[in-house]
Amino acid sequence: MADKTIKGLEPLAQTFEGASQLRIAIVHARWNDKVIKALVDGAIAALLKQGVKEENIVLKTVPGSYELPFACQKLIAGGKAQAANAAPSLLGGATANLLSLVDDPARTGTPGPESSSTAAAVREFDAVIAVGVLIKGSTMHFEYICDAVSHGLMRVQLDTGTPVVFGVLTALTDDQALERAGLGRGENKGHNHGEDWGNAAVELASNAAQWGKGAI
Ligand SMILES: Nc1c(NC[C@H](O)[C@H](O)[C@H](O)CO)[nH]c(=O)[nH]c1=O
Ligand SMILES: CC(=O)[C@@H](O)COP(=O)(O)O
Repeated sequence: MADKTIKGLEPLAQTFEGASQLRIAIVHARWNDKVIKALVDGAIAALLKQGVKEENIVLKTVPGSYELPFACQKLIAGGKAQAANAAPSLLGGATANLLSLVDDPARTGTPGPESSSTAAAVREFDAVIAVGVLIKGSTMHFEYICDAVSHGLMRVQLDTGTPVVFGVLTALTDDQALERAGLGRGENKGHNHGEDWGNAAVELASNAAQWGKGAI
């Protein structure tokens, strides 16, 4: 029988050797929080599975998706500033271990990424995952935010040279959103796209580091 669909992402067989050195930020909106939480947990699980260290995952929140591009831009700039301030000669370079300077007190229940008491790598972010859940309402608000956020996040990654993963669901119904977080209410729970975003962050961060220095 023919496959029901040809859609889907072909997973890479390869693992990324340098994953344990990567520093990844996840910035998530708090609108539609049930779905957000599942997506963020999925992204974190994938990062850990790829070998990213818990203490090198930074979690931040913003109110809504509209705030994501601005927050990503500021975090990327802040990460570069932290790395530059980490006095390379005394502390062993931009990957020196120092007490982490950032944390996310708003979030609980996720397996311990970066608290202020763990030693985390102070280096610029290798990738940022922007997570939001937009669900169509009755006005044009949805269309404006979807358009602004998608273009904004693309601009941030091209302007900064740091990969920004588009972890934003643009759903027409609650069920569409739930199914894309593995929380479907029907027989099919759906697939948690957060996992794909974690994997995309590691792939992009690893390849960008290599390609950027001419190792192609
Ligand atoms: N309706 C949704 C929003 N709306 C809020 C905006 O993103 C923004 O925070 C506000 O306009 C202030 O600038 N955000 C979502 O992430 N998801 C929604 O469904
Ligand atoms: C995504 C939105 O902007 C949204 O859910 C707003 O709903 P409404 O258009 O009914 O105000």
